[in-house]
Amino acid sequence: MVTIAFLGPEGTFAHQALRGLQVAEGATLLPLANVTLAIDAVRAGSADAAVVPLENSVEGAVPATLDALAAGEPLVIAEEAYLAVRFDLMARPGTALADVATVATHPHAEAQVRRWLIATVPSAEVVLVGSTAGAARAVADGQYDAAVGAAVAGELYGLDSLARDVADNENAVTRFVRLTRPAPPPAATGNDRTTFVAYLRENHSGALLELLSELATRGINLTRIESRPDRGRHGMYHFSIDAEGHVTDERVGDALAALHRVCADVRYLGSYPRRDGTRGPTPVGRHDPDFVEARAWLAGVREHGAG
Ligand SMILES: O=C(O)C(=O)Cc1ccccc1
Repeated sequence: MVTIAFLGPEGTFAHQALRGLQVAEGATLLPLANVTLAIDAVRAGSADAAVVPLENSVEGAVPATLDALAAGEPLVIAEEAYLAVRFDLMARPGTALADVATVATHPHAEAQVRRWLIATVPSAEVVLVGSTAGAARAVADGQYDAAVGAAVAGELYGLDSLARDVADNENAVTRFVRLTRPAPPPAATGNDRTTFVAYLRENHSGALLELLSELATRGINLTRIESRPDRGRHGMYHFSIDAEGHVTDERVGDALAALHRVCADVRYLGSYPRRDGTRGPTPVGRHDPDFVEARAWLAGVREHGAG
C-alpha cells in the first residue's frame, strides 16, 4: 500500500495540489504538520512520497523545502504541479472584523496578504504556523481569532469567511513537488526540468561564474537559482538550481558531469516533466546527435590519428 505524506492537515493548498499529481488510487494520505516532517517521513520509510510546496510566484522559494532537500538522506523530485492560490480571512461564526486581534497563517500566505491585513485589521497580531489549514483548525479550537487560507479549509473546520480573495497580488501560483526516495527518473518528454544543488569548492572569485559557464556553454537555460547558506560553514553558500532539460539529454548529463568535476559536490534532485511553459530552443551544436557525433570523432582521432 502506497502512503503519501503531505503538508497537512486536510484543507491545505498542498492537499489540493495532490489532485494534480500522480497519486495511486487507494493510496493512504498522511497529513503532517510541517514541510520538514513530511519530507522526513519519506526518509524514514513511513511514507513513499511527500507533497510539499517548493516555490511561489509572489514570495519565492520555500526555504524549509530547499534546506530539507539540500542536506540529509538524498531524495528526488518525481513530479511537479502548479496551483493557483486564493486566500480568505476566516473566523468562527459570529466573529466580526472588529473582534479580530490575532490572525494565524503560513508564512507564504502572510507574505501574500500583508498589505491587505495592514489596511483591514491594522492592530491584529499575525502568528505564523505550519500551514494555512493548521491555522484554520486552530481558530476552530479557539487559539486564534482568524486564519488566512483556502476557503475549503474554512468549510472543513466550520469557519465563516469574513472576506474573500484577500491577496495583495492576483494570479499567484505555487509550485508543489512530489518527492520520493532516489529512483530512476520518468522518461524524457522533450519539455523537462532537472533540479540539483551545487556546493562550491571554496569561496574564490568567479566560483559562481565558473558554475554558470558550464551550463551556459552547453546551452542550458535555468528557470530558478537560489543561494542558501551552508548551515555549518559561516559565509559559505550552495546553489539550488532548476535547469531546462532531462538528465538523459546529452547536454544536461555532460553539464552535470562537468559540475561534478569543478564543484565540491553536486546533489542531483531529479528530472521530471515541466508543467509551466515550454523550453527555449536548443542552440546549434548542443543537440544529442551533436554530442554523439563529437564523441565518435574524438574516438577516431585517438585511435587512428584522424576523425
Ligand atoms: O499552508 C498551506 O496550505 C500550504 O500548502 C503552503 C502554502 C501556503 C501559502 C501559499 C502556498 C502554499
